[in-house]
Amino acid sequence: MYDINEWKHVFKLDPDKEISDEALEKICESGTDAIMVGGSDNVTEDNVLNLMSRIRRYLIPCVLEVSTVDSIIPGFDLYFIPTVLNSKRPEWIVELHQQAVKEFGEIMNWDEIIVEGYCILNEECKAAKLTEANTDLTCDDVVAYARVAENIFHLPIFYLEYSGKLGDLSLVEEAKNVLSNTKLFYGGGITTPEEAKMFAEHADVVVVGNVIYSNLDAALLTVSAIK
Ligand SMILES: CC(C)=CCC/C(C)=C/CC/C(C)=C/CC/C(C)=C/CC/C(C)=C/CC/C(C)=C/CC/C(C)=C/COP(=O)(O)OP(=O)(O)O
Ligand SMILES: O=P(O)(O)OC[C@@H](O)CO
Ligand SMILES: [Mg+2]
Repeated sequence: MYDINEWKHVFKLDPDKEISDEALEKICESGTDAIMVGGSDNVTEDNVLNLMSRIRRYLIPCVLEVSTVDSIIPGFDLYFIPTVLNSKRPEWIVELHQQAVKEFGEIMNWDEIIVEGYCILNEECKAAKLTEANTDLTCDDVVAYARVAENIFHLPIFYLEYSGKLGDLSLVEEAKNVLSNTKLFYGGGITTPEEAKMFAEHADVVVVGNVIYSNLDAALLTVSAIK
């Protein structure tokens, strides 16, 4: 299923973290809609290639969420390109993208590329610190970013990112209310099937990451809770 409009659940695997073959098999055969490979620390060509080739043993859509130009490799089904809408620094919104397109523009297959408009809301997470995201936002501010994503930039994805911390459910609901075409991804702090279900009531796609490494059985239960 390579159409993101059909997705409800995604597992995000971090190339910088160890995962056994047995655990990876369970993740890939869990019934999730896709595996996203991404992280914000020590993402290298080597560890991305290693993880991609292991995931490739399974019939599951495999996406690279690009965080550095140096770790882009061929072979993924899709490439998700984050732009951090609430970053205070232009490089994380558009400048690195312009440089990457300058380098890869001629060989890029645009059909494989999907842009994600990130709004990072957990000030403690690495992605927030790295991109100097302005996390001091009201619900109205976030709703306005959702509208910017859909109505100004026509982005396919608006991603509410709480990485490492459970987010504000009412804020997810409010963002969803103003989106029609842009898909709402929610990620952050999901550790139980109940939490997954709650966020899936508002977000189109729920992304589950860290709990894979801390409690695999709980991570696997988030799939059947949603799908
Ligand atoms: C050869 C070949 C196949 C070519 C393909 C062509 C292609 C795909 C070209 C790409 C072109 C392009 C436009 C690239 C963009 C370049 C780039 C570096 C953009 C910046 C991306 C960005 C804003 C990164 C900031 C960090 C971020 C938002 C990362 C997303 C992942 C994320 C949030 C991870 C979670 O992090 P966190 O939980 O905080 O941290 P840990 O889990 O590690 O604790
Ligand atoms: O790792 P967690 O907290 O589950 O968050 C998922 C994902 O949104 C991280 O980019
Ligand atoms: Mg993480």
